[in-house]
Amino acid sequence: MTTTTPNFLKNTTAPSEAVRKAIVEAKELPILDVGPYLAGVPGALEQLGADVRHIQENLGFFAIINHGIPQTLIDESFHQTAQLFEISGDEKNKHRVGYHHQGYLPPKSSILQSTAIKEKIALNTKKDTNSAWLFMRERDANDPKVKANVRHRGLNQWPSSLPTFKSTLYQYQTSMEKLGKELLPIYARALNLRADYFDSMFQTPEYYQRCAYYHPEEKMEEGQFALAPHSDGSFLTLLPMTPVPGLQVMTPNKEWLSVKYVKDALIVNTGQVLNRLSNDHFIATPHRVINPPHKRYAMTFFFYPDDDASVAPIAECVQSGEKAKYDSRTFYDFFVPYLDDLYHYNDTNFMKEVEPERAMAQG
Ligand SMILES: O=C(O)CCC(=O)C(=O)O
Ligand SMILES: [Fe+2]
Repeated sequence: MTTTTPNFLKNTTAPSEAVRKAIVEAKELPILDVGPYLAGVPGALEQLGADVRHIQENLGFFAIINHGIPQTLIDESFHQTAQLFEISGDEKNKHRVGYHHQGYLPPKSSILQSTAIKEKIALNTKKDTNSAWLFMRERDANDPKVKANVRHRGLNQWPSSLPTFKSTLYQYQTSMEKLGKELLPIYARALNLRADYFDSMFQTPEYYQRCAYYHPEEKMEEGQFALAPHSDGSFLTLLPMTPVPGLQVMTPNKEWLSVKYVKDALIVNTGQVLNRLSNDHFIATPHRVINPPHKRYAMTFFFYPDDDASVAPIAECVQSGEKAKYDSRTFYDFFVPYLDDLYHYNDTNFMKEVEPERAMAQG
């Protein structure tokens, strides 16, 4: 006789007072100490689950401390990221993004627009001023998806003139992937699912890492952003704090909360994958980056499930009286249209408008 463990397992712990207060005041991100949980302290998982549930149903953004990623690695990754944007224009342009969203995206070369945000805020029509270098999960030439030229599953373009960038950032990415996996039980318990619920969906999880440089512009157009309002596509996003301000998060009252620096903390938020899985109960919060006062860098780590994992609403998350609000599809079939809806550098008509010379050269 086989017995199966039920997926549903109610978390009866109440959210902590500090989290409730941070959500009511909506002036600063709630801060969660994940150290005791990572050290296996009894009860810590249930408490974090309750706190994350309350945060995800309201603000959708928080900060974690004692997350186990050495600050020296984060500092060195920031240092390398700053170098990345100093390499020659010729080299950067050789690595431009195209069929794969892997490589260099110059400043003011795309408009961040998305259906999800159009419904919540407005359609952005201005070019973002940031430049970025985009990486997906690291693969080698023998990887079947690389061989088959599967979109966004190609080889990363590492800058050859900066060899230390690859070694540092690869370590950064694998450390973030490990932390992402460690945080999964918290989301499971936040959704009243058994702690190991997500394990089978994250066997070879995908990730997307965005190294960005926000140049302080002297003149911004009306309605232009360093990074326009968007919601992430991720299951969860990890973002090391920078003391340079710029990030703003939409509160439940539709005001913009300017994120305050917390030393050695990581910002955590969730995106559309968890929004779908939770049947809209966990929000994918709109956020944006405004023109910074001086040079600003970001190393956003978007953490996703396996390409073939289902991102249909989880049956236990569809509450009584509700219908599943999203269709059943694999993560990969969600991800490619998500990126095409957000970035527009592959849209020829769009390119004609923003970069007529380049569009003409491409024919
Ligand atoms: O630069 C930041 O602080 C946020 C970046 C961001 O929202 C993103 O990369 O999706
Ligand atoms: Fe984001």
